Amino acid sequence: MARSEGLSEEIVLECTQPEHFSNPPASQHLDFSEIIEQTYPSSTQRQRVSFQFEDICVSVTQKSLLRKRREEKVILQNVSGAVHSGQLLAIMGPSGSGKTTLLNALAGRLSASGNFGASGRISVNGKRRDPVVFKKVLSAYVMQDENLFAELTVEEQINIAASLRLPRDLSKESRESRVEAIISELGLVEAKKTLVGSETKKGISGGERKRVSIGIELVRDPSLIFLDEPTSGLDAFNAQSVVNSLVCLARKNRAVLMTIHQPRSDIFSLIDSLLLLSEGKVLYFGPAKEAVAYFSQLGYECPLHFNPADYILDLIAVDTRSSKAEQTSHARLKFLHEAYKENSCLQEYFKEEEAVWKSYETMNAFGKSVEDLEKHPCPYWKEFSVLLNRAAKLLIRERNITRIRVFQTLFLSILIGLIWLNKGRNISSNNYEDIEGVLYYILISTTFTTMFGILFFFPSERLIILRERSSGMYRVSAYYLSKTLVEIPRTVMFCLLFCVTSYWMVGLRDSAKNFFLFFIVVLLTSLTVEGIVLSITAGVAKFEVASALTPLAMNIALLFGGFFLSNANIPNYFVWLKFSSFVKYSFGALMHNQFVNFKFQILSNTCVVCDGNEVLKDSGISDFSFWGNVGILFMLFVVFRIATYVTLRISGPKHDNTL
Ligand SMILES: Nc1ncnc2c1ncn2[C@@H]1O[C@H](COP(=O)(O)OP(=O)(O)OP(=O)(O)O)[C@@H](O)[C@H]1O
Repeated sequence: MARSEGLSEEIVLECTQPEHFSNPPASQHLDFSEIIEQTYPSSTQRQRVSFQFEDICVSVTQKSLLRKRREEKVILQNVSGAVHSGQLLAIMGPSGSGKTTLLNALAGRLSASGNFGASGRISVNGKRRDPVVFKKVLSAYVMQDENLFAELTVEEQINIAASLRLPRDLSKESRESRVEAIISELGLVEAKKTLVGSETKKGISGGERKRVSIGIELVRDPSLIFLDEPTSGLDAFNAQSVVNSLVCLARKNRAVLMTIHQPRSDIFSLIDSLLLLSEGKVLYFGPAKEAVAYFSQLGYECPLHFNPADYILDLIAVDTRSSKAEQTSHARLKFLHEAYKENSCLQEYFKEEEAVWKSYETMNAFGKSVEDLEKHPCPYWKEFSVLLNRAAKLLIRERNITRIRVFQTLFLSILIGLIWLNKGRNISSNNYEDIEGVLYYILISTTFTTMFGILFFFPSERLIILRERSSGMYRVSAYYLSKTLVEIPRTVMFCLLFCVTSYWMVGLRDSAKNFFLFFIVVLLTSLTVEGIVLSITAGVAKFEVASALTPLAMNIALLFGGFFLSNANIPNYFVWLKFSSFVKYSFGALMHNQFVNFKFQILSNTCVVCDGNEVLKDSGISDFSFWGNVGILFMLFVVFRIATYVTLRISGPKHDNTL
C-alpha cells in the first residue's frame, strides 16, 4: 500500500510488530492509536486481548429429504485455538471444511445462519466472554459481502457509521479526526471522495470496498476483528493489499481472525497463526511459518518453489474423483488429525499462548460493565436525523432511477390518455364500461410500477440494514421512520404526475374536487402497494423468493379487485380474498368518485343503465361508500406499514449467547 500523499511526516508511522513475530511491517499509516487516545473516553480505550476457544463442536439439524425425518450433521469437532492482540490468525481449509461456521461460532453469530447446536468454551483474557460486552465493545465482524450504499462516498460511509456508533459525549471534531485516522490507516485517502459504486455503477476497487467495510467496523475501535473471507472475489494485488491492512491493524494491538480459502504465497507469508480445518477437524494450529516444516516432518514434503498454501490445501482436501482416491484421502486426513492431537510441539504452542494472555489484564479492564453499556450509543433524535439525512442524500443521488421513473410515469399516463382520449367527456349507456376499464387499468399500472420500484431496490438495502443492525447501530423505528418520511414525497410526486396527465386527457369528472379525490385514491393505492412489497421483502431473505411472492400477491389482489370477477362468479370459499384485496377498495372509491350522481351526456330510450348510480349498482361496487372505501384503504396502508416495521424487527440479526 502506498504512503498516502499529503500526510505530514510526523503522523506517518510504521506498523510495528510484536517481538515474537518475524513478518515484515505491512504498511505505513497515520497513527490511529494517538487519535484514539484523543478521541475516546479513557474507560473504553482498546485493550490487549487474548481470545481462546476450546473444544468447539457444532452440529446442524436438518430435514432429510428422503427419510423425511430430522438428522444431525456434525460440522465442527473439538476445535481449539487462540489469537492475541498483535496477531493475525487465519482459518484455512478446503471448501465445506467448516471455516465460516467456526468464525460465526467464535463471533457469536451462529444462529444467524441456521438451526445450529454448539458446545465448547470461549474466553477472553481467561474469562468466559460476556456476550453483550463482546458484541458492543470488544469485537467487530466484517462480512464476506460488502453491503454498502453505492451512492455514498467512502468518507460518507465511515462518517455515518461514526455518527451512529460513537458515544454521544464525543465532540464533532473528535469524531471527524477519528474518521480521518481510519481512512488514513486503511489507505483510503485518495478514494475518500469517490462513490463506492456497485456492480453496475463504477466506483472504488474491490479491495477498497473491502477496506471500507473494515473501516465501518473500526469506528468503535474493537480489540478483536473477525473477517469472513476478506480476499474473496479480489484480484491478487487487491487481496494482498487487504491482508496487508489487516496485518497493520493487528500490529496496532488488535487481534485479527479471518477465514481464507486459497491464499497466494505472499499473503500466506503475512499470516501469523494458522488453523487448518478439514471436514470440521483441526489438522494444524500453530505458527503459519512452521506449517510446511510440520507437514514435511510427517512425511509430506512441500516441493521446492511451490506455494505452501496450495500444497497444504491439496494435502488436506478430500479427492472425490474415485472411491479409491476418496478412501486414500480419508486415511491421510485421519492420520494428520491423530498426528496433530499427539504432537507435543504444537501443544507447547498452546502453553506459550496461555502465558501471553495471563499477562493481559482481565475482561473487567474494558472499563464498562454490562449495566454501563448504553443500548444505543446515540439518542433517538440523533439516529433519526443521521438516517433521514442519509436517506435524503441517497434519494437525491439516485438521479438515473428518478429520471427513469419520471419517464415511465409520463409514458404510461400519456398512453392511457391517448387510448381513452376524451372518453370521460362523452359517457353514455353504451360506453360507460370503457370508463370502468380505464379506472381499473390505472390501478393495475399503479400497482405494478410501484411494486417494481421497491422490489428491485429494497432487498439490497435490507442486507445493509441487517449488517448495520447486527452491530447495534440504530433502532429499527428510527430507520423506518426516516425512510418513510423521505420516500412519501417522492411517491406523491409520481402519483401527481400520473394523475394530472391521465385524468384530464381521459376527461374524467370535470371538477377539481373529484380530481383531488381521484389523486388521493391513487396515492393511497401506491402507498399500500409499497407497504405490501416492503413487508414481503423485509421478511424474505432471498430475492428470488420475494420476486415470486410479490407479483403473486398483486395478481390475487387484482383478480379479486371487482373488475374481472363479479360477485356471482366468486366461489364462496374465495370470498375472503375479495375482502382482503386492497384493489377492491381502490376500485370502489374510484368508481364512486366518477359515478355517484353522475348524469350521462347522451340518453337513449332503451337504456338499462341510465346514470352513474345505476352503473355502481350494476357493477356490484356499492358495498361501501367513497369514504368507506378510502377509510379501509387507509387502514390497509397503516396495517402494511406496521407489518413492515414488525417484520423488520423480527427478521433482524441474531446473536447467540450459548458459547
Ligand atoms: N445451515 C446449514 N444447514 C446445513 N448444513 C450447513 C449449514 N451451514 C453449513 N452447513 C454445512 O457445513 C459444512 C461447513 O460449511 P461452512 O460454510 O462452514 O464451510 P466453509 O469451509 O466456510 O466453506 P466455503 O469455503 O465453501 O465457504 C458444509 O458441508 C455445509 O454444507
